[in-house]
Order: sequence, then structure tokens, then C-alpha cells
Amino acid sequence: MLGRISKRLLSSAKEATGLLAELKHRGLILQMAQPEQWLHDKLNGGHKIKLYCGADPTAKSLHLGNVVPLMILLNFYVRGHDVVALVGGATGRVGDPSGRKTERTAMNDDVRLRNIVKIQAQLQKFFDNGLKYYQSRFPQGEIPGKIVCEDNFHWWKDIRLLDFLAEYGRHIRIQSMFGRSSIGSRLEGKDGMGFNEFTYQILQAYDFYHLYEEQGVTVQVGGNDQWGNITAGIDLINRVSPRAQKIPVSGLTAPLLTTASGEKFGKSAGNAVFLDPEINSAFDIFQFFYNTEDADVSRFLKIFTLLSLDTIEAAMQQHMLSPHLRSGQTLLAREVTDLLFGVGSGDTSLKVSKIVFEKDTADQLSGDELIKLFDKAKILRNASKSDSLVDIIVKVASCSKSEARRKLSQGSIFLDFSRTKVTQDVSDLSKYLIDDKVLILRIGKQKCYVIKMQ
Ligand SMILES: Nc1ncnc2c1ncn2[C@@H]1O[C@H](COP(=O)(O)OP(=O)(O)OP(=O)(O)O)[C@@H](O)[C@H]1O
Ligand SMILES: N[C@@H](Cc1ccc(O)cc1)C(=O)O
Repeated sequence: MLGRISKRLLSSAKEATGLLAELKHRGLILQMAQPEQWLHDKLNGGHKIKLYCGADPTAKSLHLGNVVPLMILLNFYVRGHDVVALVGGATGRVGDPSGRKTERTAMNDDVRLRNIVKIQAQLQKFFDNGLKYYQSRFPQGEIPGKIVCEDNFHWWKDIRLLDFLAEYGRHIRIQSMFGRSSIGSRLEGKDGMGFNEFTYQILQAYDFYHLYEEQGVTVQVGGNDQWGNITAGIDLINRVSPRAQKIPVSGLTAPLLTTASGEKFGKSAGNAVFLDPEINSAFDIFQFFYNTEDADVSRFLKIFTLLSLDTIEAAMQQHMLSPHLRSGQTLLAREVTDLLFGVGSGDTSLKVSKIVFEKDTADQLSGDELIKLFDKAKILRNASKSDSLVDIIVKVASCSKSEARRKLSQGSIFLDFSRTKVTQDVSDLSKYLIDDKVLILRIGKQKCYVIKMQ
């Protein structure tokens, strides 16, 4: 099951001596379960391993926080190791208490089912795009491993409670369950926790066991809030599987990506940067990374790109000579956009960004050229010439009319290349249009829309 990899891969796996070290250098690994030496030896010996990481369908899209542990998987995948990307169709019904202060509200079945389809497609796309990105940067690179997408509902739907308790119940020790931080912190609160959330770790533990037995997965990867769930799986496998002595299992966690105030980037905290192009275009993600603080550029290049550490170091030295030119941010934004949205989308976003933010270039472009470029970047918006400014803000920012008026009165609406501040509604926008067909609307410092007026 854990076959040796081809001769060509052997050399790359030998380099994998350095793979764990490299991932640590990249800041992608925070904790590693014992036996650490086993994993080192496995990789040094040229063995292919299989790793998995899961995400629950608690939203219709993955977000940038989820990408951090997925980057560990991608690093292994492009170097010839196999990966399983799992969506928690079953676990999503129960709700993971990890890292949460309060209980989750129940989600309707139809919403969850829609989310499952979307998340699975996104996981597949992440690895497809990630591989193409790797091959574009390293044309002589390794032969990738295999990627399989799973939904844990496929095995959970057939498991019966009585059978499960009789077979596995005695091996799941409640002292260990109580000892996990996701449980302890919630028991201290006045609301306690429901039995569903208390049992969540058992479900994820069994997933790991199932994937170990059925598919030869030996390493589970997650964000650091998953440490308890991952070690619960390792405990279960060690107690139940007779093969565990010979073929040990391990776990790796990535540090949690946090905001400047130390809050985890994610759905629960309500600050997630979603990857669904319907929510954030390639250009939005480009802009997000282009706006990275100088202090974070090197860290993000190591986490969110596959550029070599040497290339990153050289780029950072260049950046530090004249930080105001933002060469580090430009590289970061271009690379991440290419990785997440497809090779070429970084360059298109860079062009769009220059047009939107650099006045001189922008002035030379006609309305038709703007329409073509923004259409290609899939961020061209449409509005009617009979729409007022408030109508347009409501449309592009998905807000209410009163919010749109508030944005105007607060002075955060700017029009045209010249960035004319407009503080009141305008019913006839013709004097702001480029070639009588394109409106450039800026909301605050970060959001800029190019709108085709028909
Ligand atoms: N900010 C983050 N940094 C690193 N990893 C993260 C971050 N947010 C989520 N992850 C990881 O992504 C994987 C999937 O997480 P999940 O789908 O539950 O997202 P989430 O934002 O943590 O959701 P929720 O807030 O609903 O718990 C897990 O391994 C989780 O640890
Ligand atoms: N518990 C993980 C998702 C997950 C679900 C099932 C698993 O087997 C693994 C991971 C989270 O909420 O982030």
C-alpha cells in the first residue's frame, strides 16, 4: 500500500529529507505528532506517503485560512505524494467546536448539500490550479502524486450507532476527550456544550482510521485548531488497528492565520476572505495580497506560493532596497492569484490594477479597451444609464440604499480616473463616463469597480 516511488521520484523524495525542514522554514508547520522520526525516515527513504485534510461545508466557499493547511498538502502533492481532500458532509451536520466560544447554529440540509458540492469542486480546482502553477514555475519539476476528493458522508451513512459503540466505544477514552482544549474551554463557559459537539472529535478520529485502513492515509493535516481532532484519530488508530505498530500515523498542523488583532481568519470570526469567484474575483484576491503590510510579505510568500526559499530571499532583498515600490507585494499578489485562479490571472490582475490605480496609464485607455480588459478579468460590472449613483452602489456593493447614502455622506465614494469625491446621489452620471460608456467607481481605499453603462 505504501509503495516505493519511481526512480525519478526517489531523487525528489531524497530532497524530501528537506521537505519537512522546508515546510518548517516556510512557517507552514507548527506542530507535528510523534513519531516525528518515522515521517523523516519515510521521506528520506524515498517512500511515497498519503496525506489528508478536511473542511466542513459550513459555508459555500473555502477561504484564505483554509488555504494554509492545503498548501502543506500541495507541497507534498507536487513532489509526488498522494493527497485526499475531504469535505465533511457528515461532520458538517454535527459541528466542530474547535476554536469556537459558542455553539454553532444548525444549518438547513439543502444549504449544506449545496455547500458540499461547491467545496468539493473548489478543493479539486485548488489542486488542479496549484499543479499548473507549479509546472509553470518549474517546467522540469517532479511528477505529481494523485489527488482524490472524498465526502465523509459516504462511509458515515452506513455506520449504525449500536455497531459503532460496540466496536469502537471502549477504545475511545472519555478522559482524553475531556482533556482536549476544544472541550475544556467550552465546559468552563456558562452554556456548556451539546452532545453533538462533544462527540465531533470521535467522528473526525474515525475518518482518519477509515482513510488509514481503506486508502493508506498515514498523515492528517489541519490548522492548529485541529490538533485535538487529529490526535484523537491517531489515538484511535493506535488502539484499534493491529497494523499501527508497523505502519505508524502522524499529524501536522499549520499555524492559524490571524488578523492584526490576533483573531483567526475564518468563517466563525466573520472575517473570512472567500475564494469563490462569485464572492471575490481574482482581482480582489490580487488586491488583498497587494495590500499586505511590509512586515508580512516574506511570511506570506513562503506560505502562499511555491517559489523557492532562495527566490523569495532574493526578492525580499530587492524589495527592502525600495519598499515604496512594493515589488514584494506585486510578486506575492501575482503568484497567489496565479496559484488560486489559474496561470495568467495574476498578470491580468496586475494590468487591471495598474489601470485602476496608476493614473497615467489609465488615461490612455479607451472605454472599449477598459471593457475588454475588465471583462477578461471577469470583474466588469453592468448598469443602466438610467441608474442613479445610489442605485449603482447598491448593486455593486450589495448594500441597502441607506448604506449607500451613508457611504456617500461619509466621503468614501470616488468617481472617474481623477477620483473625484462625490458626497451626494447623482442621477445623470454622463459627465463622469469614459467614452460615454464606462464608469469607474471607487468605494473607500480598497474597492474599485469598472462598470459598463448601457
Ligand atoms: N485562519 C486559518 N489559518 C490556518 N488554518 C485555518 C484557518 N481557518 C481554517 N483553517 C483550517 O482549514 C481547515 C478547514 O476549516 P473549516 O472549514 O472548519 O474552516 P473554519 O474557518 O475554521 O470554519 P469555522 O470558523 O466554521 O470553524 C481546518 O484544518 C482549519 O484548521
Ligand atoms: N474538523 C475540520 C474539518 C474536518 C472534517 C472531517 C475530517 O475527517 C477532517 C477535517 C474543521 O472543521 O475544520
